[in-house]
Amino acid sequence: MKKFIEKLQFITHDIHQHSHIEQANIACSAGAKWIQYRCLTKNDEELLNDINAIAAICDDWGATLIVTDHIHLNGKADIQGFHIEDMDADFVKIRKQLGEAITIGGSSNTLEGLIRLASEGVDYAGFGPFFTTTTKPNNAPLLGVSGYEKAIKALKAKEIDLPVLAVGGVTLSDIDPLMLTGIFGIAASSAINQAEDMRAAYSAFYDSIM
Ligand SMILES: Cc1ncc(COP(=O)(O)OP(=O)(O)O)c(N)n1
Ligand SMILES: Cc1ncsc1CCOP(=O)(O)O
Ligand SMILES: [Mg+2]
Repeated sequence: MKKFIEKLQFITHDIHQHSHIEQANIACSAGAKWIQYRCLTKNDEELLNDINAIAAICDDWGATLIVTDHIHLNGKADIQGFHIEDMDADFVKIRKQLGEAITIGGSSNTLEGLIRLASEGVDYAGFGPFFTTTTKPNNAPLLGVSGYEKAIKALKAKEIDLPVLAVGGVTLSDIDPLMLTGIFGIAASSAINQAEDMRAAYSAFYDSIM
């Protein structure tokens, strides 16, 4: 089942400036249509409190809510999909568990990983890191613009149709060169939620990508 995937995906994060709920609220009020709730520090009750509040915000604004990992919460709140960060996860098994209607995203640091994700039926892939990021320090080599060019060319040559989003350290000025590589879109967290004016930062990202 082909899913609607948004070109600009906002990822919430544990930061001191704004709670996850505030981040979702500000992003949605600035036009965000895709919120990935990424919280790896709370228990299930706390997660569901956040998720229910964010689901209501997403519902008001017509945004898709994706939760990072925590697939055991499927069915416990109005969640449209899950982004699985475990690159070795068995996505065939996860698809069987979650069903066709749930959007499933995966992450990869390599072209080979993207090919595997596509073969296991994920709906989109975050491919990174583009550049350094403090959101989740990563030892994988930085892809830079050329890393996306090479990967997209290789996927096209193999006729693999997978929405690939650049992720990790993407800032506003990176959007044009990244989109020119043929990627589907951008997933971003810190450049938006750590900006002095989050709403303006989200709008600038949106204007640049569309
Ligand atoms: C859309 C999207 N892409 C990537 C991630 C993070 O995935 P992760 O596996 O943590 O990436 P690495 O830092 O390990 O490269 C995400 N949450 N959402
Ligand atoms: C690469 C990555 N790893 C976990 S979330 C994420 C994306 C957010 O990165 P950034 O905050 O640099 O946009
Ligand atoms: Mg990972």
